[in-house]
Amino acid sequence: MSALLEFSAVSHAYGARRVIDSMSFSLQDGEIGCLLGGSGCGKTTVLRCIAGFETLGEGEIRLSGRVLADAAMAVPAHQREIGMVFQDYALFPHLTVEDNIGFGLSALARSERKSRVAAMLALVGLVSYAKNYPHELSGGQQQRVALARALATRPRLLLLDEPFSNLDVDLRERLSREVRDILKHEGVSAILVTHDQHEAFAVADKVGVMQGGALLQWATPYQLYHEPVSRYVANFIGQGVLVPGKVSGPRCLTLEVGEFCGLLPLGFAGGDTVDVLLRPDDVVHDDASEQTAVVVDKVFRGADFHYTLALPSGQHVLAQVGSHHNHAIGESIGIRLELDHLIAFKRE
Ligand SMILES: Nc1ncnc2c1ncn2[C@@H]1O[C@H](COP(=O)(O)OP(=O)(O)OP(=O)(O)O)[C@@H](O)[C@H]1O
Repeated sequence: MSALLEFSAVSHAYGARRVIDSMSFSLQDGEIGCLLGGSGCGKTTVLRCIAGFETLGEGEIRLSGRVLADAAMAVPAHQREIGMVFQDYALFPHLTVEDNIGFGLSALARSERKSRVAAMLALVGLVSYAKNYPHELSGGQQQRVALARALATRPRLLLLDEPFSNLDVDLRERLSREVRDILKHEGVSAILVTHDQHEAFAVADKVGVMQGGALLQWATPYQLYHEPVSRYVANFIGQGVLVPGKVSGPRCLTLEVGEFCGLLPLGFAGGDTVDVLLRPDDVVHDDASEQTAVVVDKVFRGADFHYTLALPSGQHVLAQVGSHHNHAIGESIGIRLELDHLIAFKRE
């Protein structure tokens, strides 16, 4: 695989206010990337820089090796072969579904345009809605039309800015998987912007966590969850608690609940005091275990319970436990830690 998009040391400011700070990442051909972060962290600005709606203060953006923009030049947006799908779908209300999809295809011969529109309608499952107008469609259907319109022009890269945020949770999850399947089927690379972690994990091959204009980590969802590089990413991604521990050997940590050895990030010395990340799936309920904890809170989620447990010291940990293990608040239950990766951060 070769890099399709190279976003290298890019900075951008609105007036005197720097909102993207020397940010770098690359996207391989066929990959779906996602920028994840809280409101105002600069996600949309990154997309606007790639699309050609902003000029760069510093850095360089390349697509398939060709420079799209740097501090001195910028290829105009319409010559970048990049498609965009917005949060509000931005469909033309006075055009039918098929005319919306065919809108960017005026350079094609009539018959070619017709067959491309038909192929896109089939791809997004809206063949029977070809003659309908946008207001006659549901939100999910409108978003599918927007996707079909963007894909119709065969972009080299598709940018999706919070495309599902106007939809209810169920539809959002279903459509995000559907969009992933469609993009993979068409072999189109894409970058999605969202503040919804579930959506990012469901759609993307690589996810970038942003904070205050900086990219903190660009990695697979699995790596972000299991190998976060900073406390911020550890807290931001998934659920978990940081509990105090001590480095007791080159690969070992001692916690209140025992000693754990395994892969430990480099840079620790014996005796260092650390905070260790415990995810709910690291804490296993085990009746046979001598280590116990008291249930202080519980949330029933159908397939499982999400327990908050107090260790003897009072330290809280979270545990994900199968739904048939229904324990009362105040009850003491056996637990065991199953730590695959040791994630620790030095105490400041
Ligand atoms: N045209 C503009 N002029 C001045 N400041 C802007 C402009 N557009 C965005 N900003 C500011 O730049 C920062 C980054 O905005 P951006 O829209 O990229 O964030 P975001 O992560 O996409 O946020 P959200 O999730 O809320 O859409 C914000 O503080 C915002 O107020």
